[in-house]
Amino acid sequence: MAAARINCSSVQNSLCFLNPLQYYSFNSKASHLRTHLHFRRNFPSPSSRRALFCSAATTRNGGSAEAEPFVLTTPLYYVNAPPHMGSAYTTIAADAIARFQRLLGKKVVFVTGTDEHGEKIAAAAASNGSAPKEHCDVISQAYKNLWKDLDIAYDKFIRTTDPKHEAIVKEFYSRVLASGDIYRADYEGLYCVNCEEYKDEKELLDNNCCPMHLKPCVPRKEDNYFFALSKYQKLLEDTLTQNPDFVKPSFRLNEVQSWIKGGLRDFSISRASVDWGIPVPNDSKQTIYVWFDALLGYISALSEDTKESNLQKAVSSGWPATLHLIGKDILRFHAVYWPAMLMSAGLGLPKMVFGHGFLTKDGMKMGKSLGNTIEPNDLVSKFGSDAVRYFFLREVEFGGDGDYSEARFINIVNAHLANTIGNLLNRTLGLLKKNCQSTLVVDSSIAAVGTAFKDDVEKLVEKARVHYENLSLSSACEAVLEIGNAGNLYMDERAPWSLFKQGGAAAESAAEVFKKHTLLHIF
Ligand SMILES: Nc1ncnc2c1ncn2[C@@H]1O[C@H](COP(=O)(O)OP(=O)(O)OP(=O)(O)O)[C@@H](O)[C@H]1O
Ligand SMILES: [Zn+2]
Repeated sequence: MAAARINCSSVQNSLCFLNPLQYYSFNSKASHLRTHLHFRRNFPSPSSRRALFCSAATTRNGGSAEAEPFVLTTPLYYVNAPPHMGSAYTTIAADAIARFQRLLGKKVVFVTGTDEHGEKIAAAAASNGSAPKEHCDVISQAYKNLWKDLDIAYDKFIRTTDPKHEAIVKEFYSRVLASGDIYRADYEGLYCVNCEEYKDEKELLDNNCCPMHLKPCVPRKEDNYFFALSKYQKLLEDTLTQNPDFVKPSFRLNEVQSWIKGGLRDFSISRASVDWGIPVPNDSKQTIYVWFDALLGYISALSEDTKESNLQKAVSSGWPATLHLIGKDILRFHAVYWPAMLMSAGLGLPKMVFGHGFLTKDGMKMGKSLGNTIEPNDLVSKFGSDAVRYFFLREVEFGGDGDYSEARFINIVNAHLANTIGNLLNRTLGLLKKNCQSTLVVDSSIAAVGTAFKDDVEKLVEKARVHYENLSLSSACEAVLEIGNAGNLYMDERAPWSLFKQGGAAAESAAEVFKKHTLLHIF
């Protein structure tokens, strides 16, 4: 008879939005939360962890959950300033999705990194008296440190100043040139340095201010290399019609389609006035436009760190990506410019671009340029990473905007993590620790026995799975919370603690409560 040994630390496995080691206690007197339990680091085997989600995954992939890697990217964050809660938001969401896909048994390649070239970086470095690369090293490290504090388990961290990236950008540029899609011309327009983008006058506020950065755009005239985006108008239109899942949520697809319908203009992909960038092949007087360079980081991240890295090798290591997770501010670059660039270079398109909303402060996008940011480090050191991860995923409907309030943060985390999930884990694990040497042998034949509680929870697990798959992260959190509520109710009804107290046959039957209904197995 096969038996699975399950120990206390296995219970966290379906809580993809939490890190593996922290559970919360509710402290009604204290104005903050505190982490109070740490469990052993011996996690169950990957196969037992996957058991619950795996059957669905295998069915969908025609029997092979491992077939295709799930390649997931965050934006490569611009190192003009250290990370803030907005940068953390995308990365936390990506980490929860990556964990969920790993639970399904997929090979996941989770890519993040930093975008390090361009005028704004050179200016930021100059203003603090450093050389650009020195500045980038410091800020890039700040991102890595924050990801560590937030328990972000990425697989690849690409810096656009990495030599392998530069080689791949030049090769890509040459391919696009060979396709006849690059030409030289004069350009005159209004430029937002913070967006690193020429703007149409009609999208600007009074005084030619950028609506996102509230700073006036400056007139610029340059002799640049251009990418023939307009050539791809029809192809992009057809691609979006045939693959409506390419842009999510669907209301953003409408936005992208209307941009394209409005007419695509070629865009300049080099800068004569910017030294801090990758030189244009065969023209050392110009550097490659930061966006043309940065988007390629998603591909160069996939290549090994060897001198022989090249575009083809990188592409064969997992391209095209399954999912680009981005904020809506950079949707145009990812859903219009990027696919056209890839088509021009003869490379496959990512399967999906998901543009989530903004964390706002007083209704404005929180951002480095406006300086209206919340410090994730402060939140993590005050409340712990689980609380931060959970709150933002649960509170903001993924895709829409959301405001931060500390009072709401404390209420939500106390009610959901401490009072519901933490309480359930505390009670269950406390009883196990006290009465079962922290270990329970769950017989798989018993685990298969149907009970109303187990059936209910399995339905909720399936609900959570569907929400995770659809990237409805707030609803996934809600489904997991429902499992917590059902578990607490079940414990209240059965009160195994009083049976354990009675000892003898009663205690035996309490142990059966755990075995038969396999709460731990379900988690
Ligand atoms: N307020 C925010 N809400 C949600 N995501 C954000 C927010 N700010 C930044 N991000 C994430 O970071 C990406 C932009 O990265 P970037 O490094 O340009 O940061 P930024 O703070 O928006 O910079 P800036 O303020 O200079 O425009 C967004 O696409 C999104 O993924
Ligand atoms: Zn701007």
